[in-house]
Amino acid sequence: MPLLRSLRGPEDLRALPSEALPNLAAEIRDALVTSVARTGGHLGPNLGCVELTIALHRVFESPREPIVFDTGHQAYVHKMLTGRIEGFERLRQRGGLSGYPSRAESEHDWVENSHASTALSYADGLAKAYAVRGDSRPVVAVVGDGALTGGMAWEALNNIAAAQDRPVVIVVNDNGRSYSPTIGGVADALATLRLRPGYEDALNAVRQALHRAPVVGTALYDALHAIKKGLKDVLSPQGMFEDLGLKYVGPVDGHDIDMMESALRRARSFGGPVIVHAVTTKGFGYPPAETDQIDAWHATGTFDPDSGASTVAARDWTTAFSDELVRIGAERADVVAITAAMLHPTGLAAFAERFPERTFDVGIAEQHALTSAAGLAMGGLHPVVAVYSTFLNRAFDQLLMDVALHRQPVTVVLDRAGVTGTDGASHNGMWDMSILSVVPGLRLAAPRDESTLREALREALAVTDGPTVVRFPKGAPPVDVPALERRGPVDVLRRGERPDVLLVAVGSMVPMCLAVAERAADHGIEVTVVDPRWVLPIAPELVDLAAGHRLVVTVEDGGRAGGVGTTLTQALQDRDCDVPVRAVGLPQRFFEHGSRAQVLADAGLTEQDVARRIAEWTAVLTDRAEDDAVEPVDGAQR
Ligand SMILES: Cc1ncc(C[n+]2csc(CCOP(=O)(O)OP(=O)(O)O)c2C)c(N)n1
Ligand SMILES: CC(=O)[C@@H](O)[C@H](O)COP(=O)(O)O
Ligand SMILES: [Mg+2]
Repeated sequence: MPLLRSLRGPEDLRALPSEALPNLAAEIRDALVTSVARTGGHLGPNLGCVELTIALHRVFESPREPIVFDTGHQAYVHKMLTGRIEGFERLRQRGGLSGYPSRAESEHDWVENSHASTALSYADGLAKAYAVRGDSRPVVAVVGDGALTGGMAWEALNNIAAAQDRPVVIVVNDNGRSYSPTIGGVADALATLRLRPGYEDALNAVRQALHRAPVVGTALYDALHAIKKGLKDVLSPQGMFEDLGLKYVGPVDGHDIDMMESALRRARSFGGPVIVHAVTTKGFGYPPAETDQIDAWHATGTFDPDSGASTVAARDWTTAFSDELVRIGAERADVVAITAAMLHPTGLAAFAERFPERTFDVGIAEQHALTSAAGLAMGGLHPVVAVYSTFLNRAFDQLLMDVALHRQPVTVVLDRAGVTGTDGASHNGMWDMSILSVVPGLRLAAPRDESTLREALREALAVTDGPTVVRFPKGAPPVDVPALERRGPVDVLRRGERPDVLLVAVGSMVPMCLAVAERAADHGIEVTVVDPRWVLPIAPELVDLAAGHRLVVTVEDGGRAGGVGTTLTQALQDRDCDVPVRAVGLPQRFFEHGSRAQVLADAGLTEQDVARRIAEWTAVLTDRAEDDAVEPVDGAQR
């Protein structure tokens, strides 16, 4: 990749002659395939953005003129062109490049949050800031057609369109897909614009005729100008963007660098809010991705670059959920499924194939997913909304006020609950148990294995008077962990010989906690391990068990603040029980990207750490008890 490696930054790119650009694009494409094959990552989206990103950095002067990427998963090319090609060896790995823009990595990077549909709001804010400071520099936002189905994007467009003097260049990267094909009116409107013969092509043809023609008399010039105006009226329809008051440039072939540069320069010249509608293909230039019908290799694990064969294990928590939901769907006609543009990643594809009329893809619109689910429930059905845990944050108010306030039977299935790791801070599913602990009437289950997942899902779907939530992590479930006995919803997994410690293991933490108990026993500390299964609300049986021990330790793959440790402590207080509780969970901070194991280690959620802390706590309590047992020499009251 001699050409790519020669570029120290965008200024070197801008110095390249345009005839060198196709070779550069080819080098970038090769670099994407070879490096992502080794590390995994968002290959499809980035293959679709090669030419678009080259054109962007030739027309706009980053970092002085901000380029904000929506969701940020498609910013690998941007990183390669801003001096970080060497970092791709360790993409998404601890100490290596983030898979998303990173302010710590580069001044060219602005937004780190991987949650979709935010770029236009950032751009609106940046443009307002520059206007207040009397600065006329343009702001660029790159937003996918999928991200445009998110409500925030339209809130921002409404504001951006309000100021015709603020230069915001919105590049719509329209590849017709989120993961699966993008749905709804927005997608249809884009398709209408996309399917029109290329106004830009025709316009360019006229322009080139004007340029090539010898010095022309006014008659010929006027005639050609009339053709150009006519083309605009015919080929550049008054679309949804222009209805909003935004100028529209496009559709443009997003894989033609010259066309993209020309369109971007035109957009820049307007000096106000403008859409550049780039038409691209996800996975472009790498046939295994480009031809993939499921998701064009949106997010891939490691693979063989020559054959495209994946090297990642298949069976995981998501598959276990998917299989059980199909079985339930066959038994209950009232069960329907909702996805927010993630049919396959959240395990709803099999249900959709079996029950297409009972499956709804709402686009990247989690807020709408929850409130429309409340509507479905009011209509007599029982919806299952499957989302990644971190994306539920966006729909908290809808869950609280539209579902729970109305006591509607909606089941939310949270995949990627707990630490995910490689997708960085904004992808860890670490807030759900904390934020949901304040929702009145909500029940939340954290199964420990496939059989308790199946059980929890059926128990959730049997609830008719409020929201239920079932959470599980990314990756493969452990071998089923049998219970010695069940007390109410609580499974006793191991009994200590003495009531020294009650270890409350939440969901995926069960295997680690059982190992901790064995380690503690080797040091003379007796530990009873229980799995509450349903962590909200706290079961009275769990309070009974806690009250019967000298120390209670909770371990959860979720935020410590407001987590199970907190809610159990409050339940004990309500019972006037002062058994000491020590909560082990994720501290209140954002975690640098790395493997799940690395981030769990960062948080002290390892067998060694938990065992050590239990030993420390029991030692302190033992000392205190001994102190209390000793009669004061001077008879003084303590
Ligand atoms: C709020 C939110 N929901 C879901 C996701 C998961 N997600 C990541 S990228 C993506 C699809 C984005 O589609 P688009 O904006 O068209 O970009 P493309 O990948 O096609 O370039 C989704 C749904 C997310 N990042 N944020
Ligand atoms: C960018 C985004 O939000 C998703 O594409 C995410 O990166 C996929 O994560 P998984 O690999 O866990 O499905
Ligand atoms: Mg898209």
